[in-house]
Amino acid sequence: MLKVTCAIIELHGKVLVTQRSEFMREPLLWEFPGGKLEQGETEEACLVREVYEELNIHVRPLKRLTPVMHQTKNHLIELIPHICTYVGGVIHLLEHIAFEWVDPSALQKYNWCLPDVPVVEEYLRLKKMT
Ligand SMILES: Nc1nc2c([nH]c(=O)n2[C@@H]2O[C@H](COP(=O)(O)OP(=O)(O)OP(=O)(O)O)[C@@H](O)[C@H]2O)c(=O)[nH]1
Repeated sequence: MLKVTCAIIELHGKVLVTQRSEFMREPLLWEFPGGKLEQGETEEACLVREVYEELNIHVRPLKRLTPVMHQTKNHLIELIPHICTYVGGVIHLLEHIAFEWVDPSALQKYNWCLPDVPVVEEYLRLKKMT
Protein backbone atom coordinates (compact mmCIF):
# COMPACT_ATOMS: atom_id res chain seq x y z
CA MET A 1 0.00 0.00 0.00
CA LEU A 2 1.19 3.48 -0.92
CA LYS A 3 0.80 6.01 1.89
CA VAL A 4 0.50 9.55 0.53
CA THR A 5 0.11 12.65 2.70
CA CYS A 6 -1.59 15.81 1.52
CA ALA A 7 -1.72 19.29 3.04
CA ILE A 8 -4.81 21.48 3.23
CA ILE A 9 -2.90 24.72 3.74
CA GLU A 10 -4.86 27.58 5.26
CA LEU A 11 -4.03 31.28 5.13
CA HIS A 12 -6.42 34.18 5.89
CA GLY A 13 -9.47 31.94 5.46
CA LYS A 14 -8.36 30.61 2.08
CA VAL A 15 -6.96 27.23 1.10
CA LEU A 16 -4.15 26.40 -1.30
CA VAL A 17 -4.98 24.12 -4.23
CA THR A 18 -2.47 22.94 -6.83
CA GLN A 19 -2.85 21.59 -10.36
CA ARG A 20 -0.86 18.56 -11.44
CA SER A 21 1.19 19.06 -14.62
CA GLU A 22 0.68 17.17 -17.86
CA PHE A 23 3.81 15.16 -17.05
CA MET A 24 2.58 13.80 -13.70
CA ARG A 25 0.27 10.86 -13.15
CA GLU A 26 -3.33 12.15 -13.04
CA PRO A 27 -2.39 15.04 -15.37
CA LEU A 28 -4.08 18.43 -14.95
CA LEU A 29 -6.26 17.37 -12.03
CA TRP A 30 -6.30 19.46 -8.87
CA GLU A 31 -4.95 18.16 -5.57
CA PHE A 32 -3.60 19.21 -2.23
CA PRO A 33 0.22 19.26 -2.29
CA GLY A 34 1.97 16.32 -0.67
CA GLY A 35 3.54 13.02 -1.55
CA LYS A 36 4.67 9.59 -0.56
CA LEU A 37 5.62 8.78 3.01
CA GLU A 38 9.24 7.63 3.26
CA GLN A 39 10.45 4.77 5.44
CA GLY A 40 10.47 5.80 9.12
CA GLU A 41 9.06 9.25 8.41
CA THR A 42 6.15 10.73 10.38
CA GLU A 43 3.17 12.02 8.41
CA GLU A 44 3.89 15.53 9.68
CA ALA A 45 7.56 15.41 8.62
CA CYS A 46 6.50 14.09 5.21
CA LEU A 47 4.07 16.98 4.70
CA VAL A 48 6.60 19.61 5.71
CA ARG A 49 9.23 18.06 3.41
CA GLU A 50 6.94 17.51 0.40
CA VAL A 51 5.36 20.97 0.54
CA TYR A 52 8.81 22.55 0.73
CA GLU A 53 10.11 20.39 -2.16
CA GLU A 54 7.10 21.10 -4.37
CA LEU A 55 6.27 24.71 -3.50
CA ASN A 56 9.21 26.19 -1.56
CA ILE A 57 7.02 27.18 1.39
CA HIS A 58 7.00 26.16 5.04
CA VAL A 59 3.88 24.80 6.68
CA ARG A 60 2.95 23.45 10.09
CA PRO A 61 0.51 20.51 10.34
CA LEU A 62 -2.41 21.23 12.71
CA LYS A 63 -5.04 18.54 12.41
CA ARG A 64 -5.29 15.11 10.79
CA LEU A 65 -8.44 14.32 8.81
CA THR A 66 -9.76 10.89 7.84
CA PRO A 67 -7.52 8.92 5.45
CA VAL A 68 -9.04 7.86 2.13
CA MET A 69 -8.33 4.48 0.55
CA HIS A 70 -8.23 4.40 -3.24
CA GLN A 71 -7.46 1.52 -5.58
CA THR A 72 -5.74 2.53 -8.85
CA LYS A 73 -4.80 0.20 -11.68
CA ASN A 74 -1.40 -0.44 -10.14
CA HIS A 75 -1.63 0.19 -6.41
CA LEU A 76 -3.73 0.82 -3.36
CA ILE A 77 -3.27 4.39 -2.15
CA GLU A 78 -3.99 5.66 1.35
CA LEU A 79 -4.32 9.43 1.08
CA ILE A 80 -3.73 11.01 4.51
CA PRO A 81 -4.88 14.64 4.78
CA HIS A 82 -3.75 17.13 7.40
CA ILE A 83 -4.94 20.70 7.79
CA CYS A 84 -1.81 22.87 7.93
CA THR A 85 -1.04 26.49 8.50
CA TYR A 86 1.20 28.54 6.23
CA VAL A 87 4.35 29.53 8.08
CA GLY A 88 6.45 31.35 5.47
CA GLY A 89 8.16 31.51 2.12
CA VAL A 90 7.18 32.51 -1.40
CA ILE A 91 5.54 29.93 -3.63
CA HIS A 92 7.69 28.64 -6.50
CA LEU A 93 6.02 25.87 -8.46
CA LEU A 94 8.58 23.09 -8.85
CA GLU A 95 6.23 20.31 -10.04
CA HIS A 96 2.73 21.71 -10.48
CA ILE A 97 1.59 24.02 -13.27
CA ALA A 98 -0.76 26.22 -11.26
CA PHE A 99 -1.85 27.13 -7.76
CA GLU A 100 -4.73 29.12 -6.34
CA TRP A 101 -5.75 30.36 -2.90
CA VAL A 102 -9.46 29.66 -2.83
CA ASP A 103 -12.35 30.35 -0.55
CA PRO A 104 -13.54 27.02 0.89
CA SER A 105 -16.98 27.68 -0.63
CA ALA A 106 -15.39 27.36 -4.11
CA LEU A 107 -13.48 24.12 -3.47
CA GLN A 108 -16.09 21.87 -5.06
CA LYS A 109 -15.76 23.62 -8.44
CA TYR A 110 -12.35 22.08 -9.09
CA ASN A 111 -11.65 18.95 -11.08
CA TRP A 112 -10.10 16.97 -8.22
CA CYS A 113 -8.08 13.76 -8.18
CA LEU A 114 -10.68 11.18 -7.22
CA PRO A 115 -9.35 10.38 -3.69
CA ASP A 116 -9.42 14.09 -2.83
CA VAL A 117 -13.20 14.38 -3.22
CA PRO A 118 -14.07 12.93 0.23
CA VAL A 119 -11.23 15.00 1.72
CA VAL A 120 -12.82 18.19 0.38
CA GLU A 121 -16.21 17.05 1.69
CA GLU A 122 -14.88 16.36 5.18
CA TYR A 123 -13.07 19.70 5.24
CA LEU A 124 -16.27 21.55 4.27
CA ARG A 125 -18.26 19.68 6.93
CA LEU A 126 -15.65 20.67 9.48
CA LYS A 127 -15.92 24.31 8.39
CA LYS A 128 -19.73 23.94 8.57
CA MET A 129 -20.04 24.75 4.89
CA THR A 130 -22.12 21.75 3.86
N1 LIG B 1 0.40 14.69 -3.54
C1 LIG B 1 -0.84 14.21 -3.72
N2 LIG B 1 -0.99 13.02 -4.33
C2 LIG B 1 -2.23 12.59 -4.52
C3 LIG B 1 -3.36 13.34 -4.09
N3 LIG B 1 -4.48 12.64 -4.41
C4 LIG B 1 -4.07 11.50 -5.03
O1 LIG B 1 -4.78 10.62 -5.48
N4 LIG B 1 -2.68 11.46 -5.10
C5 LIG B 1 -1.91 10.37 -5.69
O2 LIG B 1 -0.88 9.93 -4.83
C6 LIG B 1 0.23 9.43 -5.60
C7 LIG B 1 1.56 9.96 -5.09
O3 LIG B 1 1.63 11.32 -5.31
P1 LIG B 1 2.97 12.07 -5.85
O4 LIG B 1 3.36 11.56 -7.19
O5 LIG B 1 2.65 13.55 -5.72
O6 LIG B 1 4.04 11.66 -4.73
P2 LIG B 1 5.62 11.97 -4.72
O7 LIG B 1 5.84 13.45 -4.97
O8 LIG B 1 6.17 11.43 -3.45
O9 LIG B 1 6.08 11.09 -5.95
P3 LIG B 1 7.42 11.06 -6.81
O10 LIG B 1 8.54 11.45 -5.91
O11 LIG B 1 7.47 9.64 -7.31
O12 LIG B 1 7.15 12.06 -7.93
C8 LIG B 1 -0.06 9.76 -7.04
O13 LIG B 1 -0.51 8.58 -7.68
C9 LIG B 1 -1.17 10.79 -6.94
O14 LIG B 1 -2.02 10.74 -8.07
C10 LIG B 1 -3.18 14.59 -3.44
O15 LIG B 1 -4.11 15.30 -3.03
N5 LIG B 1 -1.89 14.98 -3.28
